Amino acid sequence: MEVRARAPGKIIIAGEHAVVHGSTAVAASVDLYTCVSLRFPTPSDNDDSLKFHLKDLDLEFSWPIERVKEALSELGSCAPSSPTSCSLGTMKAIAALVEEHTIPEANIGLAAGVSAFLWLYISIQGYKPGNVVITSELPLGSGLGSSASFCVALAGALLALSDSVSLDLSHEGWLMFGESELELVNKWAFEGEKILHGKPSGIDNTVSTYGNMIKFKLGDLTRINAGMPLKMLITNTKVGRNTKALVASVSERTVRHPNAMASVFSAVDSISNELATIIQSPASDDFAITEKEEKLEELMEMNQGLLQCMGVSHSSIETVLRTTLKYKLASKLTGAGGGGCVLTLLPTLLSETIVGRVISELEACGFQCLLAGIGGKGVQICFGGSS
Ligand SMILES: Nc1ncnc2c1ncn2[C@@H]1O[C@H](COP(=O)(O)OP(=O)(O)O)[C@@H](O)[C@H]1O
Ligand SMILES: C[C@@](O)(CCOP(=O)(O)O)CC(=O)O
Ligand SMILES: [Mg+2]
Repeated sequence: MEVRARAPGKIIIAGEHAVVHGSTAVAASVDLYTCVSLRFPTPSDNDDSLKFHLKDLDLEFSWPIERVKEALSELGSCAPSSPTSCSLGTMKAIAALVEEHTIPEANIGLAAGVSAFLWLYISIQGYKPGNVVITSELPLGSGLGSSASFCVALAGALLALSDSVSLDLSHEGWLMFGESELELVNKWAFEGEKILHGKPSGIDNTVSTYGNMIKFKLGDLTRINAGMPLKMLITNTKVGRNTKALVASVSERTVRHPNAMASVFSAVDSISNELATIIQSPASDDFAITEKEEKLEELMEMNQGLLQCMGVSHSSIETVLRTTLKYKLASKLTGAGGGGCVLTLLPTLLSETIVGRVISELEACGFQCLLAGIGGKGVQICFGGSS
């Protein structure tokens, strides 16, 4: 039996970083996916190993299952229906298993992803030989939530073939989980994100699990139904960065300047709430849409200014801001910042010619532009070979 799971990436429209400190944030799924295929060997395969293949990167990892059992012996009693956090001791044992393989220096950030894989696999499936293949349409470490979509897709595939979840195995094509299963997938993915982000807010795994557009605060989500079209240009500066380090740097600044940072986080909370209200309120004609777009642009600019206060902007991000401003377009970083991706609101009445010019100018700077669909479905699974 083979199962595949796919989970979308995300954009954060307002509130990144501040959301880690309890502020409201607004996020939407993007139609770029991480896909996980999981298969257990049959007795005739005579294969007693756990294999993990990162197909796009052409990297393969394999451990004899007895070796995993010996290294992670205390994980045997885990229950897939009760997500738990990875202890420091287990993290060290997992790191030792990962170090048994050579990861190219250029991809060293992947070690955390391999650790999250081992943690989720053994916690949910125990010491069972298995074959896991990963492909991803998302740029890794760019602010589009590849880490969360990786954890959600993994948790989805692993739970789909566990005793904790009962699904219609004969269903053809992509299938959605029920509410209680989604909650379980989301909780396990959050545990994986902890390994990748250190202190995640949970917004990325939540939007990847449930899809749509959401407002998120302190672990609670509210679905947002957009009352207006929303088109965003995503510009990848291609400047690499690491979410865990950036989240930690904001926390350090908060320790140094607690009162000032509390005001920054409170301002972001107001921005996210106002932005969500504007997006949700219905707009009947072009005039009403334009009026709302202008307010959204102003809020995005204000949010960007506050992200600068948190110390997570970057010269490459500033270049995108300056370039889009020439066309009177508002932009802000999305995700952890420090490079990565920038969002630009594309007003409904903006001509295709201008969009083309903006994209050409950004690409001439060496950036990569994409127009992804936003607000689509969350995690889905598929049994057998059909798509
Ligand atoms: N498809 C994948 N395969 C393996 N690891 C992945 C994959 N996608 C994400 N990761 C892990 O997540 C890390 C990037 O996460 P992060 O720094 O949070 O940025 P983002 O979530 O914005 O892409 C990678 O360095 C890797 O460890
Ligand atoms: C900075 C943060 O708000 C979002 C990080 O997103 P990404 O990993 O850069 O895609 C962290 C979090 O909410 O866990
Ligand atoms: Mg991430």
